[in-house]
Amino acid sequence: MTDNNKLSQVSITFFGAGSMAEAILRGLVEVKLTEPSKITVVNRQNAERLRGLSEAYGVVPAIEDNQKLDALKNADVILLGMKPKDAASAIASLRPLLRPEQLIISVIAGLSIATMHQLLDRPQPVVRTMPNTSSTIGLGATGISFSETVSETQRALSLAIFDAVGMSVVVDEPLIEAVNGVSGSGPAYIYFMMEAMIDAGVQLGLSREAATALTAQTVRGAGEMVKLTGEDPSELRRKVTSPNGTTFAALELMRQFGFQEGMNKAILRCAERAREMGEAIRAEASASEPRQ
Ligand SMILES: NC(=O)C1=CN([C@@H]2O[C@H](COP(=O)(O)OP(=O)(O)OC[C@H]3O[C@@H](n4cnc5c(N)ncnc54)[C@H](O)[C@@H]3O)[C@@H](O)[C@H]2O)C=CC1
Ligand SMILES: O=C(O)[C@@H]1CCC=N1
Repeated sequence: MTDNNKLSQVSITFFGAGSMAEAILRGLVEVKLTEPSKITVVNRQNAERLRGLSEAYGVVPAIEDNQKLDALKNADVILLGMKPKDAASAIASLRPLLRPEQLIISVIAGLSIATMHQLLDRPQPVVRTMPNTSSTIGLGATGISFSETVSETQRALSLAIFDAVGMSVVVDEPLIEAVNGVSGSGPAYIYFMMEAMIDAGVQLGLSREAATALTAQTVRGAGEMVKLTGEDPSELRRKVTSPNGTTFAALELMRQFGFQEGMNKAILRCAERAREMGEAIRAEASASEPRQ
């Protein structure tokens, strides 16, 4: 990697160019911290997808096999963006290509640093992250942890990438599953709640358009209230809830239907599922190791 590690000068290859990769690269391009010509996208097969990303954001598609190899060999940073089930074979395929100083950033749920090192057969600098799709609009929330081999410069670079598309929190690696439970999968919980709010609004007679606009602004406003006032959400909730009023009546029903317990169990299960998926990749890595 170059000495002068400004994000704009760093070449990044997205190895696996699906939804999460698009969220990050779109964010990076739109905040203008990275030249699109410094970003290359690689997929296993889907060339049409790569051409689409190139047309939309100006990034470079690597379609032929030699273009893919060059993109992976020459990048300062390789961002692993494939599904967990495809990770073991994809990472093992990097083994003969990598230079020791190339930085690997993974967004793959459950995949541990130790398994990445096992698959690469060397202690490559590896950053394990858990971002979310709100990176698309610069409002992502990402948990980040580093292997011991990541240099100070590479740490700063990784933080710059994720801070460019939102905010990031550095955590010890075992806590990445907790980040997965809270914010990695979190947008889906909020969308699920919003779907229910919109449907109820429509049931009560609002147009779907009005119900959607009111719901989106309510979620946005509530999030900003927590961030900008610094008040605890429970305190902010109390301020909405007049004694024996309308909110009180609604929250009573939510309690009866086990809302808090349901959310709690769901988030714990999400983190547990990440660990299960990570264990499946580790087992695949061990099974495919050459016998001594
Ligand atoms: N979607 C989300 O909200 C989040 C996803 N993640 C993680 O991001 C990763 C990707 O998820 P999505 O973007 O949703 O999946 P996706 O299915 O949209 O994208 C995966 C991409 O990887 C490509 N791919 C598969 N095998 C490959 C290989 N051997 N070489 C090169 N490319 C290959 C596929 O063609 C596809 O374009 C997953 O591991 C997931 O755990 C992490 C945080 C949030
Ligand atoms: O559902 C998943 O497995 C991925 C990881 C976090 C969000 N989506």
